[in-house]
Amino acid sequence: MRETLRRLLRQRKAAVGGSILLGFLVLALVGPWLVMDPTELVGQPHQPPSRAHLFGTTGQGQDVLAQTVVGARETLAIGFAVGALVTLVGALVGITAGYLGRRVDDALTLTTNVFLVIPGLPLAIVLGAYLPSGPMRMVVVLTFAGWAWNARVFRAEALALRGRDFVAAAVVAGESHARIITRELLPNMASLVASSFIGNTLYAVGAQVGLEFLGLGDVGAVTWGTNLYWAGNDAALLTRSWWIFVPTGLCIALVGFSLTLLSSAIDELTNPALRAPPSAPVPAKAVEVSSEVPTSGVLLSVRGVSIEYMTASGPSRVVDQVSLDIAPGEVFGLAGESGSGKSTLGYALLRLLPPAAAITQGRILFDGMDVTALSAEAMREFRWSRVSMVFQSAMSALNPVLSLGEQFHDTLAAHGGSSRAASYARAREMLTMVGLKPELVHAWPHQLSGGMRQRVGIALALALEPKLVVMDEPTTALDVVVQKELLQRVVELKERLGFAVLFITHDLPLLLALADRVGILQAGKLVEVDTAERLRTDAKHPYTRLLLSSFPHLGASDVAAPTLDVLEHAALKPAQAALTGGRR
Ligand SMILES: Nc1ncnc2c1ncn2[C@@H]1O[C@H](COP(=O)(O)OP(=O)(O)OP(=O)(O)O)[C@@H](O)[C@H]1O
Repeated sequence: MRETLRRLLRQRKAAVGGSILLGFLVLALVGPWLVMDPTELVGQPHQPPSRAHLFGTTGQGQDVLAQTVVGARETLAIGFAVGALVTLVGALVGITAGYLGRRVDDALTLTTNVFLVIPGLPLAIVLGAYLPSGPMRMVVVLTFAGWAWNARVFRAEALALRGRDFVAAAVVAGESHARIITRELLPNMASLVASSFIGNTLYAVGAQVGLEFLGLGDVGAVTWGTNLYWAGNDAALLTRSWWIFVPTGLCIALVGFSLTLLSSAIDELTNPALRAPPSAPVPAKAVEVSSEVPTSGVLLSVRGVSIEYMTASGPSRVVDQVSLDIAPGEVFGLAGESGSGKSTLGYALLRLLPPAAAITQGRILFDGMDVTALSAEAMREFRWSRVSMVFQSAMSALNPVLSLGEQFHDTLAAHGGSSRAASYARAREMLTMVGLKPELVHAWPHQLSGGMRQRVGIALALALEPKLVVMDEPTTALDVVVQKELLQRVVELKERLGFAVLFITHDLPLLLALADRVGILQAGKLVEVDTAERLRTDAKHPYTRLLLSSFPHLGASDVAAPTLDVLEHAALKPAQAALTGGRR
C-alpha cells in the first residue's frame, strides 16, 4: 500500500492532479477564516477588481473573492461525500449481485436497471422538492440518482473475480459470504474503488453545480453553484461583469482537471500496459536483401530481423538478426527457453507487435511479398488469408460473448463479405474437420473444454485456407492426452490441406517429433537450425544440447522419425515419467 502511494506520488499526472486538489482542500479548510463575510454587502454592485476587492463585487455588492473561497468548502464537502457514498452503495450492491448470483442478482440487477432508466435530473428535482433544504438534501439526491452506474461496474468485476481460484479456495475454506466479499473481493478491486471514487466525486461536483445553477439547491448557501446562480440572476453576462463568474468557473474547471488527472494516474498505475512507452523504437530502414532472398521453394523468408522493445531504461533487443526460411507445407519448429523471443518473432510475422516494440532491422518476405512494407489495409487483407495464428491461450482466444458460428462469420465476413448462411456452413465444415460436432456452431466458448476450444482456434485459423499457420504454444495449457489428439489432428490437416506451420514451443522433444526442421532461439539469437532428424542425434550448439538434456525422457534412440506414433510417444512420456516418479 505504501509502495503504491509512493509510486502514485512519483507519477507526474498524479503529482500535478494531487497538488491542485490539495491546494483546493487547504483553501476550503482554512480559506473561510481568511476572507470577509461572503454574504455581507461590502461595496457597490458590479465593481470590477480593485485593491479593496481583488476579484471585484457581485451584482449586489458582495466580495467575489470571499464567495469563491467560501464556496469551495460546501462544494467540495458535498462532492467528496457523494463520491464516497455512491462508490460505497454501488460497490455493495454490485459485488453482492455479482458474487451471490441467481435470485439476488436478478433482484438487484432489476433494481439497478430501473434506476438507470429514470432520467437523473427529473429524479433529483422530484426528490429535492420533498426533502428539507440544506447540504444533506444535495448529498441524498445525488447519491440516489448516481449509484446505479457504479453498481453495474462493480457487478461486472465481481462476476469476473467470482470464478477465480482464490475465491473458490475461500469457499472451500468455509469463509462466510460477507467475509469473502470484504476480505477476498473488495481488496482485489482496490484500484477500481479508487478510480470510481475519483470519478464519482467529479460527477458529484458537476451535478451539484448544475442543479444549484438551475436554482434547485439552497440559494441562501454560498457554494460554487449558487455563485453562478446569482451571477446569472444579477445579469453578470448582460453587464459583461466577467469577474463575477470567471473565478468560480475557473475553480470548478481546475477541480475537474485535477480529478481527471488523478483518475488517469490511478488507471496507469494499476494497468502498466496503459503507460505510454518512453518513445517508440525506430522502425526498420530499407535494407538490401535481394542477394540473400531465395527465389524459389521458399514460402516465408525472415532476413536479418531484429526486434526491440522500448523500455524505461532504453531499447531492449529481444530478437537479434534472425534469418530463417520456411518452405511450402513444411513444419518449422521454433524452440527456446521462456523469454528467448519466440512469441515476439511469431507476432512480428503478422505485424502484431505491441506499440512499445518494432522491427528495427531486416525484412520479412512472404511468397515474395515484403510484409514489413505492406500498408495497413494490405496487412489487414494479408492476415488470416495468407498467414493465420493459433494463440497460446485456448481459454481467452475466443470471444466469450459470441457463439462459434458468429466468430467464424466475423472472420469470413472481414475477408470478402461471406453471407451468414455461407459462414455457418463453412463453420460446420471446419468444426467437422478438426473433429468436433458441426452442431457446436451454435455453442458458446464457455460450453467447451480447453481442448475443444483449441480445436476451434485451429479451425478458425484454417477457415481461409492460409498458406502458413503460426502456432504459438497451442498445447501448453492442455493435458498430454488432449495435446496428443490435437497435434495428430494438425499433422493430418497439414497433410490434407498442405499449409506450412511455424510451431512455437519450449518443448523441444515435442518439436523433434512434430517438425521437419527446428530452429533454436537463445536470448533472441537463432543459434542453430537443422532437420529434426539431425538435431535429435547430432545437435551442434551447446545450448541445443543443454535443451535436449533438460528433457531426460528423450534419448537419441527414443525417436526414429516424426510419425504419429512418435508424437504420441513424446506427448505421453512426461505423463508416464510423472506416474512412475521419473524412473525409466
Ligand atoms: N511489452 C514489453 N516490454 C518490454 N519487454 C518485453 C515486452 N514484452 C515482452 N518483452 C520481453 O521480450 C522478451 C521475449 O518475450 P517473448 O514473449 O517473445 O518470449 P518467449 O520466448 O515467447 O517466452 P514464453 O515461452 O515464456 O512465451 C522477454 O525477455 C520479455 O521480457
